[in-house]
Parts: sequence; structure tokens; C-alpha cells
Amino acid sequence: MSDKPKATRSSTRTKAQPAVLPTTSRTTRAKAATTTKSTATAVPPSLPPPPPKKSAARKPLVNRGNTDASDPPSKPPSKTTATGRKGTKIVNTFDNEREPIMAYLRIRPALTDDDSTTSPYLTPLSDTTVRMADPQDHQNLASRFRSSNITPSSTYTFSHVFPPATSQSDFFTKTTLPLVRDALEGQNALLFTYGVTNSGKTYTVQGGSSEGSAGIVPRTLDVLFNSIDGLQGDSRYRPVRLHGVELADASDSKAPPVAPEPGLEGVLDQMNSLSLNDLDIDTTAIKLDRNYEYSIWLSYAEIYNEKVYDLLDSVKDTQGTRVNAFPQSNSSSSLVLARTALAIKPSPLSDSQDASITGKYIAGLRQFRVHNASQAKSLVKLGQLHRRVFGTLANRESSRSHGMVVIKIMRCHRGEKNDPTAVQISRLTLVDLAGSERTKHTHTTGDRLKEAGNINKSLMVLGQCLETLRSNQKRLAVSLSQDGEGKDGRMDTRDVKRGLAIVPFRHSKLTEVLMDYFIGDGRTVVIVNVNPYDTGYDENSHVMKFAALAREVYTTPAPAPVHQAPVITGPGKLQGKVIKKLGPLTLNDPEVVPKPFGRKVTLSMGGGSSKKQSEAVVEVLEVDETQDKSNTDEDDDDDMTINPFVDELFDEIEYLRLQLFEAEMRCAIIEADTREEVMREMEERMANMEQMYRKRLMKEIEQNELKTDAKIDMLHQSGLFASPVKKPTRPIADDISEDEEDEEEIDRSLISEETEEQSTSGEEFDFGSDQDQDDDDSAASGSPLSGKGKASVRNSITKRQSTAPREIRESLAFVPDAPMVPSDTEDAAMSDEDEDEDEDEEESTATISEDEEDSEAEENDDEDEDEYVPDPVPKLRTKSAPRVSSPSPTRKSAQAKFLTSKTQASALEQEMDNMTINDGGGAPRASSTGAKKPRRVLGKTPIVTADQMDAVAMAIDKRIAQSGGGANVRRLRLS
Ligand SMILES: Nc1ncnc2c1ncn2[C@@H]1O[C@H](COP(=O)(O)OP(=O)(O)OP(=O)(O)O)[C@@H](O)[C@H]1O
Repeated sequence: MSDKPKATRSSTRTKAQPAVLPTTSRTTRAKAATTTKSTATAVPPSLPPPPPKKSAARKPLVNRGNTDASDPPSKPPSKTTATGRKGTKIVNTFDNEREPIMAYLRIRPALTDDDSTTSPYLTPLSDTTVRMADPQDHQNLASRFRSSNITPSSTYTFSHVFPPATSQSDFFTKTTLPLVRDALEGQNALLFTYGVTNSGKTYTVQGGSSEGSAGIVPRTLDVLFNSIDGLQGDSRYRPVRLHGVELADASDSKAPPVAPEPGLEGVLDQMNSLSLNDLDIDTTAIKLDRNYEYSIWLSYAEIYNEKVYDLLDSVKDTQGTRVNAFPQSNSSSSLVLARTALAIKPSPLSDSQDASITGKYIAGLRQFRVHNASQAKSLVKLGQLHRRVFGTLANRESSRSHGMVVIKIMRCHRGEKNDPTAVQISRLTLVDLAGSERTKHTHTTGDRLKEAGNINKSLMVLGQCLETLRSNQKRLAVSLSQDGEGKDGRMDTRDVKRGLAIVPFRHSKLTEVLMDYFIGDGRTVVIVNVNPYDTGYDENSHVMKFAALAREVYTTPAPAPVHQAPVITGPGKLQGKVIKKLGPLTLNDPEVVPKPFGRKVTLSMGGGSSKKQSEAVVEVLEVDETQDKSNTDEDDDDDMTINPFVDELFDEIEYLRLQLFEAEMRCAIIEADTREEVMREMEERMANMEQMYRKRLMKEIEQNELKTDAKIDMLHQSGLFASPVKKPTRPIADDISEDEEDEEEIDRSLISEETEEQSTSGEEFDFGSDQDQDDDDSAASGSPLSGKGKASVRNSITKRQSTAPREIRESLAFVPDAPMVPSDTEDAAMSDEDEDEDEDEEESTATISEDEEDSEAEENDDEDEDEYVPDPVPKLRTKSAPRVSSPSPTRKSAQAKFLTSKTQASALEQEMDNMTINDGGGAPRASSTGAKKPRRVLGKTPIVTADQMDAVAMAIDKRIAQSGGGANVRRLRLS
């Protein structure tokens, strides 16, 4: 009797939320990756864990080989202590049992040519870390403006990373074999795959069709039956509900319906090749205590559209008759298949010793005792077929249902075969989750976000549950460490637990069914499947985050419960209950069939090289679970424990949560739309700006052309082109610039014209005459420059404005206002003006600010531009044209400047009058550069040498400098 398995559930297992020390290493990102590297090498997580101690009352498993090295070091198996803030030792009775959820990453290999040419966005960095970088980050505009918080590159840490080349056998050995061992030794275990569509979840769980590709489920069955070979007993009991056992009846000894119904088999066999490879057998065997007898029970459920269905139930028509003949394509009527959803119920208190165990079971889920692996695999195969018919045909592209293979292992000591309290039942649940993607191959941000609304509710709630569990565990650990102070290490966790958040297991069928695993009824493993060639970078980022979250949740692996007092249910009662649930359906009975939901699916068959393809239409009726009135007393008791107010609150929370989710989705969609709109608008604006600048450029080019034309016209009008002068005939001084040449050309031509005019009028104009003559002329005309010759010079000077140095133009051509336009008389008068007034004017000129000068320069520039279109010559003479302008400070200073300029001009004229220009034979009167040869001789035109021109320029400069306007001129020159 010493080996008799006791009711081993320790009191600590009753804690709903296992405590956990605040973890210092968040395992998600690179930071964690770097901190965990050293420990990861110490305990390679890839190694299979060492076999646990064989014991009926199993010790909690800690420090297992597959424990993530990045997690805080596990406590010793004995009572552990935590140190409070002031060093008080706190007894933490949970620490020795807790264990993080294991998360393994499996990277799918490249399957198509497209895949192999694309570079994967997932790079394994080590055995435990991967780097994920968005391949389109630099090209994709949407990713640049991504509205979500998804980063373009991240490093994630897992319990172990399996590269694409990992074989199915290797993967099974490192991830699932430890769980199979646990289950055989009486411990519950859960494994589920998580990933987007096409990432390899089904391949991982069920396997492929090639040799060696058998997945986790068939290998698990192989290992189980290899291990219990010779240890199978003929127990009088069978498992019921979650933890309970009851007396078996005669039907249990019958072979399970391992083959699909005849009619369906014919169709389905041809639809697709089945994934389970019967020839692919795993030969691994686990050494077990041979004092025990074992029996294996199998059930297969599906959660589809938030309803739970039994995949091992016979396919029936609406009359409840088993389908034996499948309609062919030529059949006039389509077959209507019906199935009823099963209810999820709380596990009765009588099934377990501990009232706080709040697990739930699928009421009415059929389970079959299987005697060998082949039988078991056939059942799984049948379930797969039913899943295809009822589930995935609604969406051929992807599995949208969660497939759940539940294997129950019942063991009892050989010496206590008839003692129901000695029976121990453990569960191993293998789940192939539906694709977690929010969308499939949608390329635009808006569409992708819109499809995000279709996220599978079950998976979302699963994530929420893990999140809540994690935060609760952290809070609990912190509270425990604080409460322990000053209490001699004793603590009461009840108060602490009252403040914890409610884990929303009830919000989805998936989490309801699996909840007992998360609250400490077994070990949990998450397998994350990723297809690194898929375009769903964002979706895969969510998957990675889910895995990271899962790794921060601690579960409490513990021995499966032994029922306290077996409910010996008579076969009739049990059978009747099952028959009531699975029996014939009558559509007229509203109680039995509350809300039938129908959909049509078309099955194709044949179509091979030799066979003709045919189709059959099957109408599937899915019925909600019945409100079973025939609950046992235990069930009723359990239902009573559910507080309706809490139920209401849950509903309210669920409603609010959905609303929040919808609102967030709407926000995200609006944000994405707005971003797109703004982008479009920006692009439009940029295009418009480009067009506008192009137009402006063209306009400027046109204007420049016009200016050039105007210049040419000027030159024409000045007679330069009319009486072309051959350049080679005149000597050109090397240091004379092009502009100066032009000016001189104009001057000479004007002087020539003037001289001709003089000669024709008989009037001799002598540049070399004395000052008296000039004075006479001045007196005759009332102005020193009134003579024709002077006028000519003046014209010449005016002409020079267009090409002369800027300062000269400034000083000579500036015409601020019409009333101030100088006439020759005014010039003379101005020259006689009061000296004080002149000084004032000069002063005001000197105080012209830089800005004003600039603005004036701009004005002058504008005026210059104006002068070119379309008749330049009159424009040059617009000095006398009246201008209307309102006086302004700028204008005033401009006027002052004009007066200065005018003074300068008068002085210049005077200077020029005083100059004596020698004839061709004479030497220049003033020459700073020495004597130079006359440039040319034009008829009777007096010859002006270069030296004379230089002398004139120098004189102008000098004069301007003397008159005080030099500062402005110099500034202008500088500008
Ligand atoms: N490790 C692997 N080695 C070889 N082929 C693989 C591997 N993983 C997946 N595949 C192949 O990739 C394809 C998609 O895999 P699978 O159907 O398992 O994806 P899934 O995630 O289950 O998709 P869904 O969610 O739509 O059911 C299949 O053809 C499968 O054979």
C-alpha cells in the first residue's frame, strides 16, 4: 500500500493564481536577448529534459532542462523564500511549483520558387533569439507611415528557435516528448500552435504526407502506445468530465468507429490526400513504472464560430440517421447534414478534492478508449475529415477552426484496480489553432486594418487572458513580498487575491475549455509557427508578441487530480444522457434545436487523370447547444455557484470590450485613411508646385528673351547696327571690357551723329575750343549743357545707363518723382541752390539705410526691367515722364538721394564741359596712363582717345567722391 497514489493535490494547488516573483527580464526584445545570452548557454533549452522522478505523488517540476534559461532562476524544490524590502524572509509556497509557459518558434522553410528568391525577414541569431526586420521598410510607404506600434525591426527571445531545416522527429522530441512523459506520469499538459495562415501549424500538429513528416499527434500516439506496451489494463472505470471517473459500460469495450461513414468516406477520400501517414511511425518509448496499468482515451473537438462540436460524432442527416450514402452530382437533392454544438460546463465539485478548481469540460464530447496507435490515428483521421466537411469548407483557404485532440491517460496501481480513489487521470491536449492573421495578403494599409476587425475572437481573448494572468501574477508577487513584512513570514493571500483582475476565460469557448491549464492544472507549451516569406510582417509581429507574452505567464504544473469519490453512474443513465445529446434531431423541437444555422458546401470528388470529377452539395446545419435539463445534481450545484450578477458584469465587460475594440479599429482605419489622404494631397501639391515653378521658369526665360530683344532694339535704334562698324578696324585696348566697348561704341556713334548734324547745319562744334565759347553757348541756351554737342554727350551718358556701371546709372538715371524731374534749367538752378540745403540733402542721402538702398536697388532693377519692354529708347528718356507716387519715408529718402544724384550729375556735366578733348593730332589734356593712339577716325568726328575716356571716368569718380555721394556709389558697387 505504500505505493498507493494518494490524493496528491497539495493545498497549494488550490491557489487560483500562482505567485511569481517580479521578473526582471522581459523576454521580448533585444534587451532581454542580451541579458539572457550567458545563461542560455549554460542550460541549452533544446535538450530534452531529464526524466522526472518516478513517484505517485509527483513532485513539482522545476529546473527542467527545457526551462527557458532567460527566466529568473527557479527556486529549490523545497520551500522557497523571497526577501522583502527590509530583508524579511517571506515564505512563498508557490514558487516551487510555478513554471513559465514554454514558447518554441518554428520557422517554415521556403516551399516555392518565389519563396526561395525572396529573402526571409526572420533571421535566427542563436538557439533562442531571432531578429525580425521588415523587408519592405524602406520601400513601403505604408510601413513608413504605419499607424500601429509595430517596429520595423525587433529581436525576440524564445525557449528555443527551430530553423527551417528541423525535422518533424527532432521537433517532436524537443517540444512534445517531455509533455508525453508528464502525461504518462499523471500530469496534465497542453500544447497549442499559434501562427498566421500557411505558417505550418497543421503540418506541425498533424504532419505531411511524405515519409518522416508525421506530426505531433501521430507521434504522440506512437510514443504513448510504445510506452504502455504490455501495461494496458482492463480497468472497470472510465474518465468522465474533467477529472471524474465512472464505471465503464459495455459500450466501452466495443471498438470505436475508426472508419468514416461509408458514403462520406467515398467522397472525402478523393477530396484530398490525408495528412496522417500511417507508415510513418515513431519508435520512441518512455520507460514507465510497471506497477501501473494504463488505458488511453481519445476525443476530438472543434471550436468553430464560437461553438464547440464533436468531430468524432457520426455524421447524421436531419432525421438523425447516420449517413451511409453520399449524394452524387446527378442526385437531385442535396444532403443536409446536421450537427449540434456542445455546451461547456464547470467541472463538478465532486470530481475533485479541491473546491477552488474551476476547470470546465465539454459536456457530451464523445471519448473512445483506444487500444493501439493505429486505432487512435484512425480516429484522428476521422475527426480530420469531419473537420474538413463541417469546418474548413466554409473557407477553403484556411482553417478557421481550432482543432483539439484530447488524450486522457488513466492509470492505477495494479494492486488497487478496484479502488476508484486510486485511479489517476491525466490529460494531454494538443490544439491546432486557427490562423491568427488579421488579414491575408492585403497590401494596402486601409484594407489591412479593415480586415483586422475579423480577428478571431478566441485568439484575442486568449491573449487577454494571458495578459491578465501575467499582471495578476506580478501584482500578487509584489503584494506577497510587502505583506510578509513584519508577519514572521506568514501571509494570508486571500486579501491579495481579492484585488486581482478577473481573467476573462469566459469570453470565448477556447479559453473556457483550456482555462484549467492556465490556472495551474498542468504544463503549457506554445508553438509559434512563422512563415518568414509571407508578406504579413505585421501579423507575424503580433504572433511574436503573443509568444513573448506567453513566456511571461507562469503555470503550476502539478499532478493530475485523483477524484475523491467516484460517481458510479449506471450505464443506462449515462447512455441515456449521451443519446439525448447525440440522438436524432427533430427540427420541429425548438428545445432541442434552438437556432439552426445552415450553410451550403460543395464537395468535389474525382477529377484525376482517370476519374471524372463530380460534385455534391451538402447543406450543413449547425445547431446551438441545447439547454440540457437533465444535468446531474452535481452540475446543478456548480451552476448555482455562478453568481448571476457576476455574469451580468462579464456580459457588460464583454460588450464594452467589443465596443472599445470596434472604436479602436475605427480610429485605426480613420488614421490610416487620413494618412493616405494627406499623402495624396501632399503629392498633388508637390506636383502643382513643380508645375508652377516650371511655368515661372518659362516666363523668366521669355522675359529674358524680351530683354535681350529690347537691348538689340536699343542698339538698332542707336544706329550701331544701322551703320555697322567693323571691329577689326579699331584698336581695342586689352583692358577694356566688353561693356565698355559697347558704351564707347554708342558714344562714338552718337558723337558721330552729332557731328554730322553740326556739319550739315554749318555749325562748327569744337571740342577743343576754350571755356569762353562753352560759357557763351551755355548762356545762349540758359544751361551749361544746352548745346547740341552737350546734349549729345548727355545723351551718350544717358545711353550709358543701360550698360554703365551701376553707380553711374544710379547717379544719373534715377527719377524719383515727376515734379522733381530735372530739366536743364532746373539743373542750373539746382547748382545755385543754397549750400546748406545741399548739405542737408547729402546728409539725408548718407543716412539712407541699407534696407532702403536694397529696396531702391530692387526698384531700380524693376525699373530697368520695365525699361526693356517693349520700346526701350523712350523708356530711357522717361526721366521727364511724369510719375505719380505718394510720398513715403522711402520715397523721401529716394528724393534726397535724387537731389544728391542730380548735384553729382550737374557737377559731372560741369566737369565734362570743362574738359578739353583734343583733336586727332593733339595730345590728350589729361592722361594718367600716358599717351595712347586715337582709336579711330569717323569722318570729321573729333577723336576721343581711351585715355580721354579713362580721364572722364576718373573725373566722374572723383567728382562723385567729392560730392559725398561716393559712399552710396561704393556701396552699390560692392552690392
Ligand atoms: N516545416 C515544414 N516543412 C515542409 N513543409 C511545410 C512545413 N511547414 C509547413 N509546410 C507546408 O506549408 C503549407 C502550409 O502549412 P499548413 O497547412 O500546416 O499551414 P497552417 O498554418 O496550418 O495554415 P492554416 O492556418 O491555413 O491551416 C503546407 O503545404 C505544408 O505542407
